[in-house]
Amino acid sequence: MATSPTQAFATLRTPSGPVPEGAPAWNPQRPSAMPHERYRPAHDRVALPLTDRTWPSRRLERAPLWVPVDLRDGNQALAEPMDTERKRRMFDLMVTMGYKEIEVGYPSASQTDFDFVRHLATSGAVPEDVTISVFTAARNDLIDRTIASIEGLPRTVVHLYTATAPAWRDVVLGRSRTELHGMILDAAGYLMRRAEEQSGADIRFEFSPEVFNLTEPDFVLEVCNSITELWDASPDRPVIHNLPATVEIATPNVYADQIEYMDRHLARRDAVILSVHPHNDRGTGVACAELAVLAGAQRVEGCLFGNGERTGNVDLVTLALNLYAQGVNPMVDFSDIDAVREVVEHCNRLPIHPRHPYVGELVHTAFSGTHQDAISKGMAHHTKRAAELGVPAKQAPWEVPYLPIDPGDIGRTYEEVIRINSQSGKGGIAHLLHTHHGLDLPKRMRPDFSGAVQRATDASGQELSHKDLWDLFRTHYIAPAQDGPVLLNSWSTTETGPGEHRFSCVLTANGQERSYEGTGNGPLSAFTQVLTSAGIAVDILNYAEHATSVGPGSPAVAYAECRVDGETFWGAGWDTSILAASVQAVLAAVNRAGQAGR
Ligand SMILES: CC(=O)SCCNC(=O)CCNC(=O)[C@H](O)C(C)(C)COP(=O)(O)OP(=O)(O)OC[C@H]1O[C@@H](n2cnc3c(N)ncnc32)[C@H](O)[C@@H]1OP(=O)(O)O
Ligand SMILES: CC(C)C(=O)C(=O)O
Repeated sequence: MATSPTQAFATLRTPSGPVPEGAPAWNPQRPSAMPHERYRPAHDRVALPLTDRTWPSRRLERAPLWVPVDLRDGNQALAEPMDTERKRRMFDLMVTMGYKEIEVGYPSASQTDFDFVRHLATSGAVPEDVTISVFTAARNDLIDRTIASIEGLPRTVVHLYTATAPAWRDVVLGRSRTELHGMILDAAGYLMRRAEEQSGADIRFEFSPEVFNLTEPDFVLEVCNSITELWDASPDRPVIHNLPATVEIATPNVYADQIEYMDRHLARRDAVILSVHPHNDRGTGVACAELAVLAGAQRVEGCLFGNGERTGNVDLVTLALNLYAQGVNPMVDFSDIDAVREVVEHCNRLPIHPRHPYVGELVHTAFSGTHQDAISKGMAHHTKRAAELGVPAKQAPWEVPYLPIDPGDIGRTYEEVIRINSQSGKGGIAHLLHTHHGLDLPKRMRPDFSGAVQRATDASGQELSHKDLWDLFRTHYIAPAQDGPVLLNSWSTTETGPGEHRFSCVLTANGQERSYEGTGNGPLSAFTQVLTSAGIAVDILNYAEHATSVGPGSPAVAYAECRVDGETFWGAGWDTSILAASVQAVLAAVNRAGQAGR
């Protein structure tokens, strides 16, 4: 009996060990399970027009013209296309962010799309420095409807498209190269005439040879150049040729070669705005757009956070912030990226992945110990560097390990940068206690507390918030001073001479309450003498203290590492008096020893 791919996969996933008797053996050579030989390499499908490419040695030094197409290409990929309310919200967002050209719909496709363009024409929603673009297929009835939709709008781009690749010509449109070229020129001419009838309106034109990336370069060039001529493009009235990777089929270098070829060969080059429109089928839409800009593209169409057909259009947010992270002004405002995300999620009714570049809720967060340690040190270094330079931290050059940009620049908080679970280490834990609770744990104490955190997170499998960490710290190191075999019922210290202190107290040890006195060169050494008298041998190995915030009355914290009856324990104390905090810290260490021995 033949094995289905599902069965074969199930076999593959069999846990290590002998294959159960009777189970089919997994055979990686078996052609039917994953018939890769059905697919052809991109190099067999597209003619690569260039061997002396120059794009690899260029650099991205300024932002291209961004054109969001969420309201058209993004919208046509939604299960529930946007209504006017949602379209308007997204349009307003784009205007606020600084986009200057926005594709707003396919007005001949639906009444909703038509109505939205009419809404823009009559509501005064389009600022003077913003141009809207509308999309149409190359059919006269659809062009008529498109022209009707933009009546009264002072500036528009009408975007005409037709697929030009062989499979589309043969299978979808049923036209030869010559026939298709004729059909495109007819539509382009018709569009031009209809536009000329709209007196007073500034209508410019865009042409997209859909599936450019699978079309023969000479054919695209022939079609685009004839349109440039027909529309009589000039430097002050340029035509837009938009060259889509409608379905991404090759590595980004192939697309870049195709774009550089067009950049070099397009006629009236200074009268053409070379635009690209990558999709993301291979997951490399961003790389395609970036390399295409290196190769000569001046304009990029895409969607916010990469919505769009199938795996989406190229993500304009990632593109812009990638430039930003290289020190280039992206020309759009992402200073409150979560507000942008909220609107986009509302309008598209689609969630954004937690790992989405820049915006995902987890992308500025480190759970793992070594990353946290590096971030924590990097942030401290950054603050110090800013102080040395005499500039606010927000202006100091950014070089914090694992954080490509300062999350604060896009409105994200530092709170999310370090989060604690079982993968975390002492650096991150210390960072959170410091940031949120003012504790500066001594270096030698950090592994001890990290062990306690590890046990807690391993046991629960859960994340610990900074508040949980503080609670754990308190229970672990501070509370034992009040809850242990040794209790200090009352105490006082006196300085009896230079470098001489007396510690007097009533102490309960081994269930017996008694008064004690001890002396030493400091209050703590006098206290250890008391403890020795009570039968507890204590050495203070390490001690540290600090205020937890600035100003009078702010609590102090003390940390003490003590050897108690030969074993080492840490304790901590928390009090407005530094002396009280230090006594509690030693007592807590003693009681932790007592608890451990119970
Ligand atoms: C890559 C892209 O994003 S392209 C844009 C895709 N977007 C959309 O399709 C959303 C809006 N579309 C629509 O509302 C409809 O498809 C309409 C109104 C445009 C056309 O609707 P219909 O007339 O019902 O045609 P239908 O949707 O079946 O489209 C197929 C027809 O369009 C033709 N066609 C496809 N592309 C084009 C084009 N660029 N120019 C002219 N005709 C085209 C096909 O050849 C086919 O014609 P046929 O019926 O003679 O074989
Ligand atoms: C026609 C163009 C602009 C397009 O949407 C695509 O190719 O994806």
